[in-house]
Amino acid sequence: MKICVYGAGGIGCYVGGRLAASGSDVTFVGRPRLAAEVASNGLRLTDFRGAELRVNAVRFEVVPEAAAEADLVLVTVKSAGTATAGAELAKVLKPDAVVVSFQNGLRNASVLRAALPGHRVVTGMVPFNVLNRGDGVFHQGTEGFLDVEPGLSSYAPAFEAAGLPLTEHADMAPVQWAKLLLNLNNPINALSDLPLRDELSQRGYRLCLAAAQSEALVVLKAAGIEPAQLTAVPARLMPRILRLPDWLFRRLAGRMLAIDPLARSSMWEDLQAGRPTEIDYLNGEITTLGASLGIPTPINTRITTLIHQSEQTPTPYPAATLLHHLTAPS
Ligand SMILES: NC(=O)C1=CN([C@@H]2O[C@H](COP(=O)(O)OP(=O)(O)OC[C@H]3O[C@@H](n4cnc5c(N)ncnc54)[C@H](OP(=O)(O)O)[C@@H]3O)[C@@H](O)[C@H]2O)C=CC1
Ligand SMILES: CC(C)(CO)C(=O)C(=O)O
Repeated sequence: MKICVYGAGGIGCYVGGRLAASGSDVTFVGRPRLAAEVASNGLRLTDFRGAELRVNAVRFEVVPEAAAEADLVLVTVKSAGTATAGAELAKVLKPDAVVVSFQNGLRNASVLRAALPGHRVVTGMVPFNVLNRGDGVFHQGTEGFLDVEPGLSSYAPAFEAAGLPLTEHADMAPVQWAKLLLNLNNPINALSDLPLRDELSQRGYRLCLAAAQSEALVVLKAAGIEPAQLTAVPARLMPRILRLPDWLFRRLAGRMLAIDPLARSSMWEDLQAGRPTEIDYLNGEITTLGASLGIPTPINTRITTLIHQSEQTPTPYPAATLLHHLTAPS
């Protein structure tokens, strides 16, 4: 069984690296800069529990043709790159290759299905954080396992052996919406320019997130969407918990702060690298759904605008300033 990671960056190198470390035959397809880094250093995979794995002989390629032999393709490009990745894969994949989208956002699997008619495309979700620390080091900063649609049972033992068991969901939409609600913190974390733990320790940033989530929950309710429960606190109660004063938040929701001190959102990494972010695929979904229902979404719209500004000129926002930007009357 041959596995290809298509779009090998943070998630791809970590998930694919763990599969390779446990004996799976993995080919990585990514960019030349990372290919050179991995050629010099191999992959070193660390996690918040202190575990460390090394993969020395890494097959890291930079052309789509390297996916031609794959039985299973894990797509881990950012959302803006999905259509291109799908078009590239369409030219090279074996007819029976199965494709999994391990991406945030709601529409990536559909984009891949449109590009790859005839292939089984499975929606997946990665709940944990991975930080690219440079020199081939990828660090898992938070806990969680992989969620997928049914259809990968023949590959389940490989993921199990890698310590990344697959949890199946007949309907991934509630899981994806719940993840999107959590991802509303990505831009707030990116704008704070702080590690997740430091950001979420400050009530001012939590108030920003609570405002974005409350607005999103109104839209979801009007649309009849019930998000899955991915955390100890159900999604609908999260804004109330986030608004607690710091001392009470630490006491009642200390588990939310059990985050590796290094962990940051993938959107922070994009801003740092000068790449376009996934903001339109995260907060933008709330704005689009709200507009379709006639529900205004000023908080998520303002966050989207601030991130687009930061894509041009990265600007860190102290908590009080960010809260003011989001909630001041227009
Ligand atoms: N990082 C995290 O902690 C988490 C991320 N996610 C989600 O997982 C997905 C992947 O995120 P992440 O791993 O952080 O992203 P990265 O940007 O780290 O990795 C994606 C890599 O794929 C490369 N790439 C893009 N298009 C192609 C292509 N056509 N061929 C080859 N390589 C390509 C990118 O290069 P280039 O930049 O040049 O385009 C980049 O190096 C996103 O949807 C993200 O939201 C989910 C959970 C946690
Ligand atoms: C894991 C989480 C929620 C936060 O890091 C994420 O999905 C991301 O960074 O994109």
